[in-house]
Amino acid sequence: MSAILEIRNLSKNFRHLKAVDDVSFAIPRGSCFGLLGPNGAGKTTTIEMIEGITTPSSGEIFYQGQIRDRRFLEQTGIQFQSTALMDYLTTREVIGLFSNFYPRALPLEELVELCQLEEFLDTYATRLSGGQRQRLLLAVALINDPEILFLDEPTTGLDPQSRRHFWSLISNIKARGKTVLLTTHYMEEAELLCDHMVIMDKGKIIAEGTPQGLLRQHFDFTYICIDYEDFSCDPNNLPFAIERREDCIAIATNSVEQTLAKLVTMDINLQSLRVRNPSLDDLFLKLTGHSLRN
Ligand SMILES: Nc1ncnc2c1ncn2[C@@H]1O[C@H](COP(=O)(O)OP(=O)(O)OP(=O)(O)O)[C@@H](O)[C@H]1O
Repeated sequence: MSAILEIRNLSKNFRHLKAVDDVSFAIPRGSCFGLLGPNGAGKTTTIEMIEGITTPSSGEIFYQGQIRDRRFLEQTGIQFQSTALMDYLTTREVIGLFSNFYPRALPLEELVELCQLEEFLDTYATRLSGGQRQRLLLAVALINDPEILFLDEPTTGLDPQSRRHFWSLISNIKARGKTVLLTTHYMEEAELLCDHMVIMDKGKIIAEGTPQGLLRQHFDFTYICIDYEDFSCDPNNLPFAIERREDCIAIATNSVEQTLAKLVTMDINLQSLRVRNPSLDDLFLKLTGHSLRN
């Protein structure tokens, strides 16, 4: 698949801080590409340099094989944070206002359907819930029917239901063949939506690939997890390699059956036992020694 956007050796220094440090990646056309990382990893700085909001200290950005030009600005959509909304306008009026800025704008009905805005079209922006505001901001980003859509942590702060709703809208936008660049620190979001991703930490890319490919590349075992309070013995004395997690002891095993059989013979309450595959959170912990969300 050809790259719609290519980033080469992008860096950004804020005085002595290297917020983004020699980052390169290519985004395949029509894909959802994820920039994943904890707070302060450099995701926003990277996306803002690509959008043209922040000037890079060094590096190059190519859109459709050429240095970013006017065409790039015309064919991109950016979901701004909620402060960009005018509180004294209704949803319908906000879309009308922003539509005036473009020579060609998607019809209101299409945006309403795509972002599911029907029920609050005549509601003032101040009265919208967090999830509704995000859907309106998404509609604003889609007004010029962009080829590539930039979403910077679009579901941060939303409740789980609104977050899932927003994911379904992104899936619909992907289904229209659009390219999406998404930053997030939610691994479920990245696993569900992203075809390709880079994981960033401290300004650098530490892993790159498809979510499933990355997991296959780094893990060949399953986790058996048991809550701390269920151990009457010292977990260090278990005949397995263990990982101490925030809420449980995780045992990495290549044979769930054999490990379970062994655990049954030991003085351990198995009431809380869970068996699960490694996740992107586990990958992040493995690569950096710290958790994605701390
Ligand atoms: N304008 C600025 N001046 C100085 N330092 C900045 C500026 N913008 C960002 N930084 C610093 O650069 C680093 C990367 O920040 P950035 O916002 O890109 O990270 P992020 O991965 O998007 O994190 P978050 O999820 O918290 O938004 C952080 O240490 C941040 O404090």
